[in-house]
Amino acid sequence: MTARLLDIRGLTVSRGPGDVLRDVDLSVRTGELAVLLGANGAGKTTLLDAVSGLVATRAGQLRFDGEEVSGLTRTRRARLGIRHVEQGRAVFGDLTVRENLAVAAPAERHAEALEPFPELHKRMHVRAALLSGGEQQMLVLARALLRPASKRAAGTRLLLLDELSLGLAPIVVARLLPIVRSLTDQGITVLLVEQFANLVLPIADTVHVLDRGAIAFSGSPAELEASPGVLHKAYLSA
Ligand SMILES: Nc1ncnc2c1ncn2[C@@H]1O[C@H](COP(=O)(O)OP(=O)(O)OP(=O)(O)O)[C@@H](O)[C@H]1O
Repeated sequence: MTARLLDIRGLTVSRGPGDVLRDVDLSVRTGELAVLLGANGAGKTTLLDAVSGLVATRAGQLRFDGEEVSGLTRTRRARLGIRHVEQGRAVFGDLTVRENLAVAAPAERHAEALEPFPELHKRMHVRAALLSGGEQQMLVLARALLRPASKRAAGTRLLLLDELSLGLAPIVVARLLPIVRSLTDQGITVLLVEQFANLVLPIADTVHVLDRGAIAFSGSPAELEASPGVLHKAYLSA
């Protein structure tokens, strides 16, 4: 295992006519919680999409545990342990919590994935549409932690999380974030995209700021706080 689980060099991604990401360097160390901040449209979602294989890269390198993955399909990357929770809490509303998990993996694998979410244990037979927003987000996270049925597939090693806070009350987000933080204790590396810095800086090991498709800052939360101009510029120039 390499110290840099994810190592991105010179990444350029185009969507439509222009480059959405330009020459991005970003690395995430094994076992850390890294946060990616930036204004609306800065390219945060696109960066996660490029890592998981939802969007093709135009130039640059994407190494996962030392292996170049930019030429691999999304399925192959998932098998290596890259899991992507996209924006917007997609659950099967008509299915129960248990059935939502069963769609992704057999029942004997559910207990391990549910461990960080005691609230869900009591709701296994409830239809997902009837869960609160926070509980739905927990279900989506539990699904991302399920060990796949295929013996060749790795468990979750890198979890890409896109704006968990979207549409949730701050008090619900405050309940979710420590759970996300605790995943790193299980050896899961997390790259978390967020628009609101104040929510996530307290739990981050490292912070990256995207400003119109380019990295404007990489460092610790304390270093970012010591340079308030970075966020100001990234959010105001958008
Ligand atoms: N499928 C697409 N086709 C064309 N352009 C796209 C597509 N998806 C995103 N874009 C454009 O790429 C740019 C970056 O979008 P992206 O969603 O990556 O930013 P973001 O930082 O995640 O913003 P948000 O916080 O609003 O989700 C935007 O200008 C957006 O309009």
